[in-house]
Amino acid sequence: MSRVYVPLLLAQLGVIAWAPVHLLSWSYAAVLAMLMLTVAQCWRRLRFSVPHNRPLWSLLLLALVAQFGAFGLLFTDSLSNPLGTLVAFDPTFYFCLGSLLLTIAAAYNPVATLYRWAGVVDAVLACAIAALFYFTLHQVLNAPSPAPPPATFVMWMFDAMGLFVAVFATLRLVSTKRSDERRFFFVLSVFAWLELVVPGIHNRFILHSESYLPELLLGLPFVVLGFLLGRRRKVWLRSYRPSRRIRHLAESVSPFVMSLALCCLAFAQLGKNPVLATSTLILAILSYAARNAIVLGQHLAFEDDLRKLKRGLQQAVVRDDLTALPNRRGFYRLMRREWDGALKTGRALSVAMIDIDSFKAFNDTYGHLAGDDCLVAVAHALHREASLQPDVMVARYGGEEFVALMVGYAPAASEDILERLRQRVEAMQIRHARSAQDVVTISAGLASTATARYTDSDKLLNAADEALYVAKRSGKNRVQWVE
Ligand SMILES: Nc1nc2c(ncn2[C@@H]2O[C@H](COP(=O)(O)OP(=O)(O)OP(=O)(O)O)[C@@H](O)[C@H]2O)c(=O)[nH]1
Repeated sequence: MSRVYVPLLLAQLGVIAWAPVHLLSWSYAAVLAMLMLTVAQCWRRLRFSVPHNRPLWSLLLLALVAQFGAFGLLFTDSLSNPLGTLVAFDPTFYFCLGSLLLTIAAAYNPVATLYRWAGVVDAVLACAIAALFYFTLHQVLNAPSPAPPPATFVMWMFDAMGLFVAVFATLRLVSTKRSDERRFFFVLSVFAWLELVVPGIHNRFILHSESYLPELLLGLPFVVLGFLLGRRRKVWLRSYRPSRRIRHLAESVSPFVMSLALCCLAFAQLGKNPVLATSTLILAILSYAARNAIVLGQHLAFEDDLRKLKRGLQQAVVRDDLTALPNRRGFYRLMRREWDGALKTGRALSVAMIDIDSFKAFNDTYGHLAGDDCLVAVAHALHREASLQPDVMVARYGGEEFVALMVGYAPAASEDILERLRQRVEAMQIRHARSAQDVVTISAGLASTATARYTDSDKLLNAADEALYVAKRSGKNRVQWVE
């Protein structure tokens, strides 16, 4: 389809060279034909785009339709004024509408549900900018003795509006993370910059020369846009990843750009309509403040959620899922702290490695699920008994192994605690047909800094583990001191 643009451009060039009576009408007709092709390309792109991007492509399509309306009016105007009116008023409405739609497209965030209300503020700002822009044009074009001459003033105003849309679209292009969205903003930015530069050059030539050659430029943005719409997505567009700094900078500058544009329009009104100028300035300031308040509120709520999530994760990292006891990581964290504390205070530290006796046989006999229930029951019994004593904690060391940490207990007292833990498990009378006692029992190996000198906490743990091994070899269901 893109190839059809070439004969259209050549036809327009032919018309300009041939210079018929209705040169402008023929030229506008060529632009309208190019625009129609671009609208068709945009419609095709809209149909094939991912659903969440459809509003973006629809806005671009509507902006093109608005431009079609503007050129349609220029075409009709040129039929009655073959030499063209320098500033035709009616099309400006459609040009303003087109700019409004492009601004909303540049401000629209398809998947940011987080800042939905900020999007509403942006849409209000875009409408206010377009309305004031149109009003200012209306004022200038209808003034009895315009100064500066309206053509120059209108030209500068269109340049400013074009610059605003182009900067805004480019900011979105460099800061968008999603590649499908980036494709849209690439197309929009190129189109917006062309819409700024090409009509700007065209208008200046028209003002200062008699030649109709610049008319050839009018269709150029639509040709390039149609060409881009028909192209596949470029690899560099897909692979580009904006850095976090660029994203944050662009996101914080975007609302500022909108409010600044409104402030500029307010200043243009200052001498003519002070009430409108003041209320516009207030709107610009309030909308900027409201937008920031919305985003800040969302950030604070987000931060709260993150803090809760972090706390939950920290808990999950040190807690065993099955038994809800601290896991090995949680135990090591506590052990390190208590070891350092014991070194400073000289308090005794006792560690017991606890293991359920013949647990493999239990699993084999009653099944893995019953094994899990047994583990939970033993864990709860150990925890309940341990929590009756101050500074005693129990953790699941792994598999069917538990560990008890006792701070500030003399060897006899810690052995006493361990004996009570053992008795408590035995007293539950969980049936275990392949155990010597017919019920589930535990064995424990005990080591204490009060009975030997250990250079680090691992050595103390190893000693308790060795003692457990001895307890197992000596018949199980017992508490054994390290030899
Ligand atoms: N159901 C269940 N079983 C587990 C879990 N973790 C480890 N086990 C089982 O625990 C058993 C441990 O077996 P062993 O290390 O041979 O020890 P044991 O049978 O208790 O023998 P002794 O220690 O000498 O009394 C293995 O069969 C593991 O599959 C668990 O989370 N759930």
